Amino acid sequence: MTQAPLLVIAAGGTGGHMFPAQSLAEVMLARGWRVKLSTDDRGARYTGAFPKAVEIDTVPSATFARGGILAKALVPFRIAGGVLSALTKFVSDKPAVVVGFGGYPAIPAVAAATLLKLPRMIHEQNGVLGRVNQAFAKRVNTVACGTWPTTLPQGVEGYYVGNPVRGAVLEKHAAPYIPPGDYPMELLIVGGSQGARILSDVVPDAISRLPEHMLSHLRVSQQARPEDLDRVTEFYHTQGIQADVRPFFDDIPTRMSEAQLVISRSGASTVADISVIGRPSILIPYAAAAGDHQTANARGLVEADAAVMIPESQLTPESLAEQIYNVLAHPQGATMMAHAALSVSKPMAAEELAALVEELAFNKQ
Ligand SMILES: CC(=O)N[C@H]1[C@@H](OP(=O)(O)OP(=O)(O)OC[C@H]2O[C@@H](n3ccc(=O)[nH]c3=O)[C@H](O)[C@@H]2O)O[C@H](CO)[C@@H](O)[C@@H]1O
Repeated sequence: MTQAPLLVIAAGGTGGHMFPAQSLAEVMLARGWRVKLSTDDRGARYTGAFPKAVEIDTVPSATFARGGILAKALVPFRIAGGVLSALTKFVSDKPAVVVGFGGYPAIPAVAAATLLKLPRMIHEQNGVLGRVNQAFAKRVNTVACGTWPTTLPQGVEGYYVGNPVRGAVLEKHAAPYIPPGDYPMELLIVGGSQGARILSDVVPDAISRLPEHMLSHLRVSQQARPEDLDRVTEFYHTQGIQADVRPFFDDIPTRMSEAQLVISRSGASTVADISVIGRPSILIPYAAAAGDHQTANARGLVEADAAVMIPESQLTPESLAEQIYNVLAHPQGATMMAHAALSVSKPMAAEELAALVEELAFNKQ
């Protein structure tokens, strides 16, 4: 009996990097493939939600972005060790395709696939290539993009597949939108997988400036970093605003589908979730993101008139209150924003990515 082909997914890091990798793993298993995840020690801690059928290969990797002088001096040796370890594994495993999702934990597997000339591709979630994907873009067979347009090196052609979202998000694809009105309204505030302090600083104050008739109908779900939890909860309480404040919501797809408006960072997965579910949003890109990629991520929704973008430099309680009011006071406009978000969504991203993987495995070898 011939064995099912093996896909090696090289990824690491937190939610934004791991969710798309996880979606691809789920789809490839459903298509009868075997799947291994190649990551480093740190990445291995975030693999809890991966299907149990995915074997985890831990290989050493390292980054120059963290650690002291000694740790930095050891980076090339750790990476070389990781590449050697991935090479050894690949010689016996013979993967049909290797897909890198960016980030330094992806380096050993993608480098080993390059050295062995295995069919290989990268998927970039953001509108600007990350450093690791930048280094490999010209050395892989295919560059798949989660955001469009994505700035690519000269001569490199990208395939726009979108960012795969979790199954729970897909279940809420195009969930009917109830426009804002004189009944309970939900406001969802998310700051990416780690939360964002600036949203705790500005959003509660902005909401408290809305007119009383609007406030009395509002229910807020706000993600706040653990250290901000008490002050945000306390603020809403003293203002008499109904609010559920937590460091992480496990039921974002449900909350987002019930929201009249989402206020958020523009991390790649959050933007994909908002588009696939189809909700109006106010996006505040993380200004310090590498290459300003969160501004690039927000562009698709903003240009489709599905979202309003407020740069951090212009974010004040007053400017935000005005934008929140504009959406909640105009049900028709809000509904158009929700539809516009859907119009730029890529609900089949994982399937499109899977199709590229199979094309590489079966047509180009
Ligand atoms: C601060 C930072 O550098 N963030 C980067 C990180 O994203 P980061 O992981 O911060 O954020 P993303 O928006 O990409 O993903 C967050 C995911 O977590 C979910 N969620 C969030 C909050 C919550 O309470 N519950 C929950 O389930 C969101 O719905 C989303 O699906 O990697 C992304 C992909 O390279 C980049 O685009 C981001 O710029």
